[in-house]
Amino acid sequence: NILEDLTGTGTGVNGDTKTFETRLSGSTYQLYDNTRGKGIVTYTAKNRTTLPGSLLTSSTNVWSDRAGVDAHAYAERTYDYYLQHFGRNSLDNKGLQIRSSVHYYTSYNNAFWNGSQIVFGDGDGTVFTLLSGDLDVVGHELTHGVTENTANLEYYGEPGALNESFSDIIGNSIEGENWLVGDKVYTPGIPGDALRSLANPTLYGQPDKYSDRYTGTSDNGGVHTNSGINNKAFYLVAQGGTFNGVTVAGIGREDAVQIYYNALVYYLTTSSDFSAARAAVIQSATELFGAGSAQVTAVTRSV
Ligand SMILES: CCC(=O)Oc1c(C)cccc1C(=O)O
Ligand SMILES: [Ca+2]
Ligand SMILES: [Zn+2]
Repeated sequence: NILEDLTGTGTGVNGDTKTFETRLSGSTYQLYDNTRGKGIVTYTAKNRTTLPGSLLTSSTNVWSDRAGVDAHAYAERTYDYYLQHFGRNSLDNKGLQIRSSVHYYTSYNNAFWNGSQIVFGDGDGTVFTLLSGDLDVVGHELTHGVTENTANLEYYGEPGALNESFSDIIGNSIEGENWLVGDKVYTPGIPGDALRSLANPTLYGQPDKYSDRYTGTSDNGGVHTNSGINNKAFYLVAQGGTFNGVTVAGIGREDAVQIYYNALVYYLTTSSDFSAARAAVIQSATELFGAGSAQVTAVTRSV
């Protein structure tokens, strides 16, 4: 059969039209982008739990599976961001094929990285709509794959909260629009809210300082709770502000995310805790921008 790269068109979860790379195999178009790394491939789990499910195909290259359209297009956007901003070629820096499955199970209010691929539920329509409909969610999930190939932060306790936080930080930076996480798919009936806020984690029940950390055992020792602590620190480095009597002159998203990415890839390891993360970002800022720089000052004040 003839395999050629083509441009498909489709409607996303929020009704927006977008284009993306597809592949023609014989007379069938596939959600298979062969132009990035070893490919970006998108499947449907058809509301079952068998993964990856079936490759999404079309006879016309006009696509109506809104969850599949956004999972595919946002995986492309995430791949491009990692390459352009960090020179990283996919999750393993060796072009690893990115696989996504949508329509996982029924009314499933979750999205996850399963160690090999990313997976999106449809949501129940109240808590979440189709979860691939937000670029920062797709970026969050794919960043779990980057973390596994770099620091490999254990998904428990403080390392787990850092694992979660780096996914929020980089996912939010890929979207680069606001300081909210999941806002485009969370509670479709309620405008303006979000799953989490980097600017004010306490809005959604997260601590914003280490002294308020959760020390229980639920949610793997609070990985989705204590991530707010590192998220707030990143926000202060990027945007600046006065917090706990300390005033930080922000350095902007780009320098901030470069520092945090560098820390994730070169300094953090499986058991790194918040103390290690502080040292890692200070070291990264110093390495990237020099001792005494505005960037080092902002980081030193924020963490
Ligand atoms: C921002 C994406 C996100 O947090 O996805 C999850 C959801 C919606 C439920 C449970 C776990 C996760 C996750 O990826 O950590
Ligand atoms: Ca957002
Ligand atoms: Zn996560």
